[in-house]
Amino acid sequence: MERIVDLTHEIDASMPIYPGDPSVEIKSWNTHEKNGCQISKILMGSHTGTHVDAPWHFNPQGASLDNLSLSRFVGRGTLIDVSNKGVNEKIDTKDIDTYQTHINSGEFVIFRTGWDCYYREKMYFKHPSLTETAAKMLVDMGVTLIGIDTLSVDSTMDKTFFVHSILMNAGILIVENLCNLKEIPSIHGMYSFLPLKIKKGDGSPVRAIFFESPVD
Ligand SMILES: Nc1ccccc1C(=O)C[C@H](N)C(=O)O
Repeated sequence: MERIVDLTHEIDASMPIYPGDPSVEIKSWNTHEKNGCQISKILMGSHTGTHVDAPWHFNPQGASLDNLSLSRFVGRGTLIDVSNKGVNEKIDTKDIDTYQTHINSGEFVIFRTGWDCYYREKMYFKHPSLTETAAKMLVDMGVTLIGIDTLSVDSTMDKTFFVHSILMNAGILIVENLCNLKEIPSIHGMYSFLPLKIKKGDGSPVRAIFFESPVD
């Protein structure tokens, strides 16, 4: 049996919100007492919590979620440990260099900063982020999805979106607000980030998971 590692933050009303996005509201619509069954009304932005960005998020010509094959969200990836990075620090090409032999064209790259430990603190917004040259390097390597355990691949302090644009112009998917990456036992392995099938979707919450293969 394969063990599944859950890389997803819980969805609730107190989760961190990207500046300017709607806050999360979860209300009972029907209740057991009044209606004989429980139904909730959920209001949240499409880029809140553990979620995937479709290229259409920043690229007007980019694909929306309903136009992407499911095979784009499930696949093998390389986990890059950048947990040495501090406040607002940059993840650059030299951080990727040492993993070159593991990274294959057509696969995913996942960055572990360890910033998920600040999820409910102000510090969460001062996260490490990629440089434009690192983003271009990943494009050149033929990577198809970038994951990270921070609020964004770009700096949230700078309010620029160069990394988003570089990746999305190359059709690369982005998964943000991952967690628990320290539980992943191998540099290379199988991930799944399936989104909801939202018509013209620019992004969607995902249940992010890693499949741990048995040793024997
Ligand atoms: N909500 C936004 C509003 C304006 C500009 C960017 C965002 C983002 O969501 C960026 C985020 N890091 C993302 O790609 O999902």
